[in-house]
Amino acid sequence: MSRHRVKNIGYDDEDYSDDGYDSPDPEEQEHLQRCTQDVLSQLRAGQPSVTASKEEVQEALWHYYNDVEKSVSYLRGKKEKEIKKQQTPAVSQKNKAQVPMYPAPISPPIAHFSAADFFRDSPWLNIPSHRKADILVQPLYPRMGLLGGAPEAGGKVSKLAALAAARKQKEGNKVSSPPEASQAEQSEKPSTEQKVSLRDRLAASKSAKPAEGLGGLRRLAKPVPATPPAQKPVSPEPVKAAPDVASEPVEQIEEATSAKIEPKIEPKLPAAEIRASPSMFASAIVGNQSGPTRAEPSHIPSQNVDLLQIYGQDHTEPFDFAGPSPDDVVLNAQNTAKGFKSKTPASKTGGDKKGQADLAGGINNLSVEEKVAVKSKNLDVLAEYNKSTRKKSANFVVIGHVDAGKSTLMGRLLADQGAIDQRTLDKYRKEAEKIGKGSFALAWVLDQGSEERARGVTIDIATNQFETDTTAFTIVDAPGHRDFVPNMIAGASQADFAVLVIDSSVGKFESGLKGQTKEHALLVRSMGVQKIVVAVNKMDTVQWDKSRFEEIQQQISSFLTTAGFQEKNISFVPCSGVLGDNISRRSEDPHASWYAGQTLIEELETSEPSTHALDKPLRMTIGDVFRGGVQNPISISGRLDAGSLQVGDQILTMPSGETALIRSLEVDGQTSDWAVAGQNVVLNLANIDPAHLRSGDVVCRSSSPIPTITSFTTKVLAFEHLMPMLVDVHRGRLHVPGRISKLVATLDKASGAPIKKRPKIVAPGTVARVVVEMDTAVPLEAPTRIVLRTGGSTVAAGLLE
Ligand SMILES: Nc1nc2c(ncn2[C@@H]2O[C@H](COP(=O)(O)OP(=O)(O)OP(=O)(O)O)[C@@H](O)[C@H]2O)c(=O)[nH]1
Repeated sequence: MSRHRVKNIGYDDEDYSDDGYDSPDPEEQEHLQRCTQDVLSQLRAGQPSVTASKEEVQEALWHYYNDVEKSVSYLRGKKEKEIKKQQTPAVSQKNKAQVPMYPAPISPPIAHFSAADFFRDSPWLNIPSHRKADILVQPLYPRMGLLGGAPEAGGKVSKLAALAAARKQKEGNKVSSPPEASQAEQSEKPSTEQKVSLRDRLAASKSAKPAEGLGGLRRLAKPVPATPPAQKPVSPEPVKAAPDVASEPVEQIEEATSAKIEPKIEPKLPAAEIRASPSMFASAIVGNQSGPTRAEPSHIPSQNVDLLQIYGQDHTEPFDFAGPSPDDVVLNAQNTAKGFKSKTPASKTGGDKKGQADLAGGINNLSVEEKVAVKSKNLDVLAEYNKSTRKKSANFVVIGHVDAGKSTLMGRLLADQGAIDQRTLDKYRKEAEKIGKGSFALAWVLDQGSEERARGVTIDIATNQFETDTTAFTIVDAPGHRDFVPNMIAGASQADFAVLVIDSSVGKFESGLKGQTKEHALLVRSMGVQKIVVAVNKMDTVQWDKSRFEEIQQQISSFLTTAGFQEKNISFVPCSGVLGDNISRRSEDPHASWYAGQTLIEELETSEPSTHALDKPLRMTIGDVFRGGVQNPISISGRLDAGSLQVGDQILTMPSGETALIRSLEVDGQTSDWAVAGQNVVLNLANIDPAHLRSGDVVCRSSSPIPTITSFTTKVLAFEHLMPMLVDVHRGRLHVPGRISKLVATLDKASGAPIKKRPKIVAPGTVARVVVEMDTAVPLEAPTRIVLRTGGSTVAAGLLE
């Protein structure tokens, strides 16, 4: 910003009067004379025809603060313009005023490029005129106010604009009859004609760029004197134009201002007239349609350009909604071609209600997707299973208190068994170290979710497979945190046996006993798990202290037997997940030499999977629903609880009651033609909308569907006091809100005989028969194991009767 220019914010008339300026001193006078000579000689030297009067030169010098170069270029430009104007006939003011603002009547600066000519030989442009589209372009109305706010007429003009308008008017009056202006001044000031011309140019540029930038607005917001007073002496701080317009001739700024604030002198045009000319692209694509109301813009030769024709409102034919839509016409034609009788006549229905009903019926009958047909091999699945050499498959759930080391232990197991390669393991280690959780690298093999990794806890159940020589194992890693017990229940419902991980380090074992260790063990037993392997983990933290191991063994064993596990089904392994000791190999630590039992993997291999009801009706609880690729758009995964299935089978999903076709399936990650109870499967489905599939739903067959019920009687073991109360009913992945509506009786634990009928309350540790009602119908049947929870804790678990 020039230090000479001071932005005036008062905008008083005195600011523009001459009175405030001091007379130039002799030194300044002399400097002015020198500059004047310089400018004159430079003007003559450049172009002899371009001459300017001394007054003009001094005027320019005043404006440009005696900058000779700027003054020369300004004057040269100005003179050249004047010469040009003299050569072209002047437009009378009257005619000029009638020139519409939109479209701008600017002669093209360069030869017009005819896009239509360019594309003329393109066949798609040779469209018969009756097929061409009518496109109505919304007119761009001029915005007259500051910030684009004030409308063309009658609108509110901002205070600043009104003030500028008043001042402009005043200045304009001065210009038209200057009492004391010299002839030179007169010639210097732009005529009204020039003003109109410039205003038109401004309007034209505005039409081309309707949304003016902030710069433009700022410029308009700053008042400037109407004309620079001629012969004005050079002043050190003239209160003049705003700094950002310093290099522009003042007259242009003035006219920009006047164009903005004097909207009334713009001719009023009908809406249809105020339209932008079509873009070249539009011209080329849409083609020309000579409209009756509008001539083609003069700068585009009509004979060789297809022009977008803009019609007025009155020429736009409204779409007749009473008649069939273009889509209807096409659909009808297609149906007729296929031999179907059209329900919607191609002729106008005239809003006929019957026609509409027919159309609705037609839409209902429309099938978006074609039905997929998959041929079944009609295999005898049980015979196939019996003769197959497939390894036995076993699921085990990993349970234990939070941070007992479950994920680390399983990560180690997977790494040792080659289910995860060293490279991936190294990657996890690096990533874990980066966020300062290096010790969790092995746990990350199972904890894949970003939140799980960030929090260092397991949230959802994770399944991983690995194989030994005899068995294909699926690990179900259940979360240890109490907030995620429902997920743990879901995990336990898929398990043949359980691995209970105990943190043997001092204090941790004790706190674990009070925490989820007992609850988890009780839950898995309630879910029907009979065999349990106890991994006494983190033995490295207690230097493989044998007495510590025996202490833990004794306490856990007595608890598990009271929870319903038989002693022969309980085994203990002292181990270290982090070091891999006694997991897949024996510990080489001399302190651990006292242990001569089996490693964890050996214990797992000797655990026989529970027997499954292969010959019972098909039942599979959906674990996950996921969208696959183009080949298999919808898939579900889960464990087959009972029965068998094969590719091409029709299945029924409950409670939706929708059927689906098995187009292909995978067993333990491998493509197969069939699957039996006890196997983990992925079914790729067809002919069903994924909206009908949810985790917790049950897959069965239409011939033997699972009933959907809203209430049931169950024999439960109470973990907390039971009374008529609200509960959540959990069965695997499924959990629904419900309530204990009736306490039928308390039962003898051994015989199951009723002890007390209609008790008011059931104490913890008591077996009781209760009636549960649910808010929604759920697919459940006896003998299903269910868990009742309330307020985030498990209150009972039992068997549906
Ligand atoms: N010293 C030692 N630390 C271990 C051992 N096993 C696991 N840890 C550490 O214990 C912490 C918790 O391990 P995780 O495997 O995440 O525990 P978790 O039981 O899976 O935890 P949740 O999934 O949240 O229930 C980590 O820092 C492990 O490095 C072990 O054998 N020895």
